[in-house]
Amino acid sequence: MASNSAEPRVRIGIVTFPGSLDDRDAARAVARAGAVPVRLWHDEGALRGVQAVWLPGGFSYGDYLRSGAIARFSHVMDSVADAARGGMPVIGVCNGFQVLCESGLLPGALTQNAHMRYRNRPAPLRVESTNTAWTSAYRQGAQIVIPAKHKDGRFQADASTLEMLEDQNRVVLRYLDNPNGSVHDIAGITNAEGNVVGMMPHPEHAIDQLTGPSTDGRGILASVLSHVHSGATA
Ligand SMILES: NC(=O)CC[C@H](N)C(=O)O
Repeated sequence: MASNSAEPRVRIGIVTFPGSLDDRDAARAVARAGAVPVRLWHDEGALRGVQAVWLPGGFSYGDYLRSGAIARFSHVMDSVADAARGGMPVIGVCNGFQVLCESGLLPGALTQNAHMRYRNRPAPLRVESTNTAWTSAYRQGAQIVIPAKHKDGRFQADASTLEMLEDQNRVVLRYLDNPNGSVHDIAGITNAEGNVVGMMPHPEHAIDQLTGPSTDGRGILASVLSHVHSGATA
């Protein structure tokens, strides 16, 4: 839903960790969607009045120990976790997804790609659930293309967690051409409430017809703007 000029524009926080890479593109995507990107620094606790949070891709803390394992201890993550538990929409893209899993805000883990190489290419996906703050603008079952670029994108979880994710319709995006060996072709999942979503592909790199490969990433921001405008996070 386009933002109504009578309403204040939605403020979306974008966290920068040391080693974040895609924070600038995320901010650009947020601005292009008509919202206000609010840059949040990793060692600040204040969320500065944002109504949603985007944890961007990259190599936080150099991916030392494990991707996302150090970022989860940053000051900002205490505030993000509190906000997420209070219902605020939070999305983690790629390294951000890794941070969400390491934080325990999402179940499972992202491990090294099965082929053990970094891979960067457009990923065909199916939208499995539109029942989240970040995917409601898509059509259930829609096939979309969003770039994926990572070395640690292989989603894994134990059998009972996988069963729970499937039973509760919490697999949000599935690869049509699994690029990394993720179990059940999982490219994105949500928490039980649907406000926290993690996804390996990068919607902020699929908003511009000129650069391609699609504009399918725009639906992520359209969804969260509609969610915030509907007052669902009040
Ligand atoms: N593009 C990214 O966010 C990379 C994420 C992560 N550090 C990996 O290589 O798996």
